[in-house]
This record gives sequence, C-alpha cells and structure tokens, in this order.
Amino acid sequence: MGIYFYNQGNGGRYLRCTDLSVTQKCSLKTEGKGTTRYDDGRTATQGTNSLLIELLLILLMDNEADAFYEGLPKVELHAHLNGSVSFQTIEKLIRRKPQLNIEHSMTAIGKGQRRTLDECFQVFKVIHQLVDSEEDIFMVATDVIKEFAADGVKYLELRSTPREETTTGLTKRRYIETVIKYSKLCTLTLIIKRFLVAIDRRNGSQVAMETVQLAEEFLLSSDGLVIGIDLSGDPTVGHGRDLLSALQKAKDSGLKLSLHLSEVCFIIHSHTNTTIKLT
Ligand SMILES: CNc1ncnc2c1ncn2[C@@H]1O[C@H](COP(=O)(O)O)[C@@H](O)[C@H]1O
Repeated sequence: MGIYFYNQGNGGRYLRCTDLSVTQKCSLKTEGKGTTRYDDGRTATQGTNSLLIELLLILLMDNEADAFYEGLPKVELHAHLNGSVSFQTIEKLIRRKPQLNIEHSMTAIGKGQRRTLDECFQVFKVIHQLVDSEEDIFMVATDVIKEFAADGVKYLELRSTPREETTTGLTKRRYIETVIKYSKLCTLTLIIKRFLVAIDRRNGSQVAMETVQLAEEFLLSSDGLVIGIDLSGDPTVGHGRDLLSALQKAKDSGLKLSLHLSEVCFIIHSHTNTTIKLT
C-alpha cells in the first residue's frame, strides 16, 4: 500500500493512497513532511503526519468496504426498467432529444430530497418521454443490465410496462421484444435475466387483460425470459379489485405474480370476496 500526497502545480495539495485496487484523491488543508517522489510527472512528498495516516486509513477502509460490497453476489428482484436508468444513460437520452428541454433534475430524486407520491410518478412521465423508441429501449435495457452486472448482481428480475408510441411506431409487442433482445444477445455477462411484464393500474382492466394475453404469448416463446406479471402504477388511482380477473387469468396460465398493493391508506367503502392464491 502506498500512501502519499502531492502538489498539483496549482498550489493545491492532494492526498492519495494506493493499494492493489484503490486510488483515492482528496484535497487537504494540513501540510505534511517527507521526501520528494514522482507520480505521473508531478512532485510528491511522502507523508509522516499521523493524523493524515489515520485519515488515509479511514478512506482506504471505506473504499475496501465499497469494493467488498460491490463484489458480493446479489439478486435484484425489484427493478422497474425506467426506474433504473443511470445518470449516464439519462445524459445520452437528453442529448438525443434536445428539443424536449429535459434537465437531469426532472428525471431523478436527489439524495435527501422529499417529494410527494404524485411528484414521484411525474418523474416516470418525464423518463417515458425520453424513452419512446425501440432504439431508446434497447439502449436503456442494455445499460441497465450491464450496470447491475457490474454491481455484482447475478440474478436480475427486470419489470417494465409495455407502451405504444404512434410517433415512433413503437408497439407493445416490440417493446417487450426489445427489452429482452439484449438478454438474448449477451451470453458473456454472467447474470441470469428474467422479465416481468408490468400492468400499470392507471390503464384499467381492459388494458390489464390485454397485457396478460401478451405476457402469456411471451411466456411460451421467450425461452424462459418472460416469467410473470408485475402490477404497479400509482396506487391512488383505480382499485385493485378491478384487476383481479386479469391477475387470475395470468395465474391460471402459469405466469408468476408480483404485486404492488395497499401502499396507501384508503377508507374502504366496499370489500371484495375474491382472493387469489399467490403461491
Ligand atoms: C412505490 N413504488 C412504485 N409503486 C408503483 N409503481 C411503481 C413504483 N415504482 C415504479 N413503478 C412503476 O414503474 C413504472 C416505471 O417503469 P417502467 O416504465 O414500467 O419500466 C412507473 O410508471 C410505475 O408504473
């Protein structure tokens, strides 16, 4: 492990620690003493200040913990495709569609920011504007899978709501085909991929039934990639009861069910006697 700090020529002093996998750089107020070394052509001095060493060890431990957690094999069972788009991919999408005037702040909820449930669902609407063609969906699905793989995910269940867009010619069938296309193409990534076709409860029972029919077709034709149905969407809209027959149909045809239900408080005016055995 090397621990040293160096001058960058602009008067700034930087601390850097290196072991086999970690390089950490940070600016420091404290001055240190030591011998001069060369690092990438810059002058460097070895630190002897114990406070600095202590700080370096903390930084290293943080990095080692990150590396440890990154390396752990994981399963990801709740990834909405358009809820998993990284900053970098959003950047590419924004560049593709400058006419939309979409800014990063409109596509994500920053750390510590508070939003209402309604505002959260508005974010998805903005992302959907950016992801509205086969090319966009293919790029998003590819990036999301690669990023999960890089994060140590070994089993990934992606879910997404098929959409049709008349302006780009996108159909719901092509949407699903495009999401699973990369999963079929990529054999190198050591990650098991599965896909759930999502029902957005806002679209009502008729669309839910059509979505189940589409999912049934893919259950039979996608070589095991499409395995189930996800019920999602704004929980304040509509009533889960109206979707029960679609969910029952899905269950009867062998599709697995993953349901967002009862996420908000309602005053219950009426009950349903229908139950679906989930296991
Ligand atoms: C409490 N969290 C949540 N509850 C309910 N639905 C959610 C959700 N988080 C995401 N979605 C659903 O996922 C869609 C975006 O991804 P896809 O376009 O389908 O890939 C959202 O529009 C919403 O329907």
